[in-house]
Amino acid sequence: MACFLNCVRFDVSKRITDKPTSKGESLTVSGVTCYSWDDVEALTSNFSRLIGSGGYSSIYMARSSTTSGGSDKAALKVHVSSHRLYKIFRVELDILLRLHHPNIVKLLGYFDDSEENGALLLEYLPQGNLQEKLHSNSKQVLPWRNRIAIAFQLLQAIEHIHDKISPQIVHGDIKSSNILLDKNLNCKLCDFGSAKVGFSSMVQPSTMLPRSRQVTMVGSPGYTDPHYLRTGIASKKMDMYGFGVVVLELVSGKEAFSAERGEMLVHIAAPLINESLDSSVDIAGESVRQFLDPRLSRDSVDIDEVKTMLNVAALCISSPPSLRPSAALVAETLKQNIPSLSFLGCGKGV
Ligand SMILES: Nc1ncnc2c1ncn2[C@@H]1O[C@H](COP(=O)(O)OP(=O)(O)OP(=O)(O)O)[C@@H](O)[C@H]1O
Repeated sequence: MACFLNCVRFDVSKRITDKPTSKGESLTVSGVTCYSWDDVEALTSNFSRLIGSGGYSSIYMARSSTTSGGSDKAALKVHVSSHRLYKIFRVELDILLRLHHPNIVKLLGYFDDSEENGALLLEYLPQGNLQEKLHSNSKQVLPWRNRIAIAFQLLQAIEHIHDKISPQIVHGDIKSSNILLDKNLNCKLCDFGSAKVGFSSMVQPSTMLPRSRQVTMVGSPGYTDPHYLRTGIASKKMDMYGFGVVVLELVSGKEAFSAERGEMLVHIAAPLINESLDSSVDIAGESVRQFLDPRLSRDSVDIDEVKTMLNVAALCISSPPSLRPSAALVAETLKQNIPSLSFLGCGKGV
């Protein structure tokens, strides 16, 4: 979910005392199980291991089932207990119940008290999120081939929600911390709490509301489409803007927004983006090399592949949104210009 919200951690034990739930029998429909709160406690061994936290939730290590045989790892996302945030939980639950795609995080079960408390049991992604992978000080550098595979798989997930299901879904918060990685570094898009379903996605961003009605959520710094902030129109092209920023992160290894320097990656990349959009010039190899993540060994990177990635990022970030390409078109462009994608098992589609 968009992250200008203050990071909220909450006291699980207090919440349980406040809202006791009766022991219920779990019900499984289409492989997704509805759990009681007692089950949730058992699945997480009483919330013993926190593995992540976001703007409105905490994520705990869990088991995939309460039965003794179900010992696969899972992740339990517990939403902050609040009537307002319960709606965000319902949006995410309703959407995940409909989504089945190899590059979208899989819902295994949920808890829902129908008032203000909810939790999602998700497949566990052991390599964490892309933001940590790219920007932590770890000596393990994400190889170039995995970066292009992740970009391509993210496109597959976006194309699925935009064009392959009905009603369509706009994710609304594409960013590197919402991209989880499995043990083979495959991409799994998560966090559908900001998503909009169908064509009813014309919403007013909070900055445009009268002060009395403002909430603190106005988008994730560095990723939010300026057109959305200006007009309040959320569309598929807003997701393509977020995708473009993620590609710039993959190429440069820089954060979308540096709080330290107060600097946005789209601004650092602006000269390259303009060069790329100028159809009369090919981006200069030297500027590309300067922008490229210095931790990547130059021998492992094909500079033409980097140019292709920068070209698609430029098209996705350029305004107006009507000129931005669809996820399907960008995927096709990557397939045509980066033949190694097929060796990574990425070119076949799903
Ligand atoms: N299924 C999972 N497996 C492993 N880690 C996970 C999983 N789901 C979430 N996480 C971790 O928890 C973090 C927060 O998750 P998520 O983005 O869903 O929460 P959120 O409250 O919606 O966050 P925000 O609104 O700030 O984006 C992720 O970036 C990731 O590090």
